[in-house]
Amino acid sequence: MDDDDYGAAAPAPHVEPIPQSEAEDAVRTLIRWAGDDPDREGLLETPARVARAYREYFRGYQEDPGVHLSKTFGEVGGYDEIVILRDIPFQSHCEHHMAPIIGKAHIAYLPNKRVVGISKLARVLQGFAKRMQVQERLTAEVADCIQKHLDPVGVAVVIEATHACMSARGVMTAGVTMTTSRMMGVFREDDRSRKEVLALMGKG
Ligand SMILES: Nc1nc2c(ncn2[C@@H]2O[C@H](COP(=O)(O)OP(=O)(O)OP(=O)(O)O)[C@@H](O)[C@H]2O)c(=O)[nH]1
Ligand SMILES: [Zn+2]
Repeated sequence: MDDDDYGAAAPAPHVEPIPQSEAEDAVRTLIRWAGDDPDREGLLETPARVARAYREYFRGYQEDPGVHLSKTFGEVGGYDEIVILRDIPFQSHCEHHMAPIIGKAHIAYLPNKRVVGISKLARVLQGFAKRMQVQERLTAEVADCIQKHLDPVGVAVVIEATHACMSARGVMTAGVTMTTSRMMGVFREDDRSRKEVLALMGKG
């Protein structure tokens, strides 16, 4: 895998109209494969529950996160400093093991005359998080989406997360935090602006 694979945009969401019964059959197969009996009482409803849970985990495929940034506000009294949301919690799933990625994101931008409702930044994050991800691409997608829709002077996204595929399986190493960042515009080009935004994020 070369470096670009992590930074590249994910393919356009493509939700195939697969009936839930097919997903439930797949879960039944997994249960049998794991060594248990999907027909025993305690597991009877499990395939339907798992299918519903997957719909939740991956609901980001059903939306275009950019739509949340279509409404902006211009009457902000000439405000021209950094806007930052710190410690936004999120849950995602790694695309390698479909194991949970649990973390928090810090999202900042320097507005270009117009601002967006702050909840919308969290909605953009959730829209991309509720897909199969690698943390690098999640970080890049959130930043790119804000850049594309708001055309701000700068965007900075920092994500800190733990990966259950490292803690609950495989290398079995708990307590590790992965940090990724994407700086665009003035935060990429100007050292002082970059330092300022990182300080505001508590990372300076
Ligand atoms: N860079 C990056 N790696 C990730 C992320 N999520 C999971 N991984 C890693 O993806 C890698 C997949 O490696 P593979 O060797 O193909 O899979 P594996 O045999 O299950 O690897 P192990 O986890 O080492 O057992 C592992 O090293 C994971 O830790 C992520 O968001 N970013
Ligand atoms: Zn993984």
